[in-house]
Amino acid sequence: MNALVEIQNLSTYFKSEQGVVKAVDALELRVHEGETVCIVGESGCGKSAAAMSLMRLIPEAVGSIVSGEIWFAGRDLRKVSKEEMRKLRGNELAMIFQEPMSSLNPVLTIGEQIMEPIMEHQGLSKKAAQARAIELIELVGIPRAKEIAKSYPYELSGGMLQRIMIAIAISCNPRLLIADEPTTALDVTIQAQILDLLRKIKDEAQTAILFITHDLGVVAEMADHVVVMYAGKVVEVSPVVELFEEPKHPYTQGLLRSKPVLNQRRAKLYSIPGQVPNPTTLGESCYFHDRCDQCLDICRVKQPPLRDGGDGRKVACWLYEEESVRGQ
Ligand SMILES: Nc1ncnc2c1ncn2[C@@H]1O[C@H](COP(=O)(O)OP(=O)(O)OP(=O)(O)O)[C@@H](O)[C@H]1O
Repeated sequence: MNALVEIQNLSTYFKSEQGVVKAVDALELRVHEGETVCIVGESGCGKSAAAMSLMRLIPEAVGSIVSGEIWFAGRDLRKVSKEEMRKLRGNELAMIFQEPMSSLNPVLTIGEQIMEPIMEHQGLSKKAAQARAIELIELVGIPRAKEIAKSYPYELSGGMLQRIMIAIAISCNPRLLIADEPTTALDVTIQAQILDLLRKIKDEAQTAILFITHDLGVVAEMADHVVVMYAGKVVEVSPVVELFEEPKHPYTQGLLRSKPVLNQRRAKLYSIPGQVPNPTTLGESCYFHDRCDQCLDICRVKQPPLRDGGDGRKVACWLYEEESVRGQ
């Protein structure tokens, strides 16, 4: 089965005063039609940079994609023109962000903001777009849709604004919806409602979702497949159940141990020792070696390849390489 999204060897670097930041380093990622893939990892590991690269939204002034291919529905997005990319972003690709307030225009009504992309990308008349906007507000579960369409962003709560962002994102029936920490700024009950809404959209419209989060609880609820990132690199790829049942990479194991478990009392919640490495001074070693409790000699000098286990799982860790390969 061909994937809707197929990213190969993608690297995105930022310029900073300290030097070059390898925000995304040889990323591999696949999303099939109608499936939810979660990218998970600590803050700064490159999740957003990966998503922004896929959308071709890395601002030229601060960084760029330096290598790799980004295939979406049979097209290499690195090769399409800016104009074509803009069209794709309104039609087939859509993105929702953590802070809905900063993505909405404070001086336009909610209705106008939903209508704008519909008129531009689908060529609907103003009247038809108005009717569709009201339909979309109802679809994302907001009552009194007509009234809401006339209100301004500051009049709505954070949860309602995120629903509006979702309405805008799905207005053109995208094939891929990228959600970058869409519930982080919301309280837990609203978070659960937004996750329900996204699941409903996925089930009813068969929209593929690339979901970015640092929250393993959200991963467990949303993902079909999980991509674990560490310091710009993919360290593990797995179907969700297998990942939780038997995490392979020591980093994934650490992330899972850091999560509170119901019915299990622990004196102190585990946290992975040490810190994410400085992204401007990454060497040849495994980037996780100095935080890893299973570190081998080779980990200090050579990076492990991301190896396909043939069972739907991939892991980049010397522990899973043959002794003859790791030379020990
Ligand atoms: N505009 C920028 N200029 C320089 N460095 C940047 C820029 N944006 C991101 N970075 C760096 O790129 C790396 C990856 O950042 P990114 O935002 O993709 O991580 P993330 O995993 O999404 O984190 P978070 O969960 O905090 O959003 C980090 O080291 C970050 O400091």
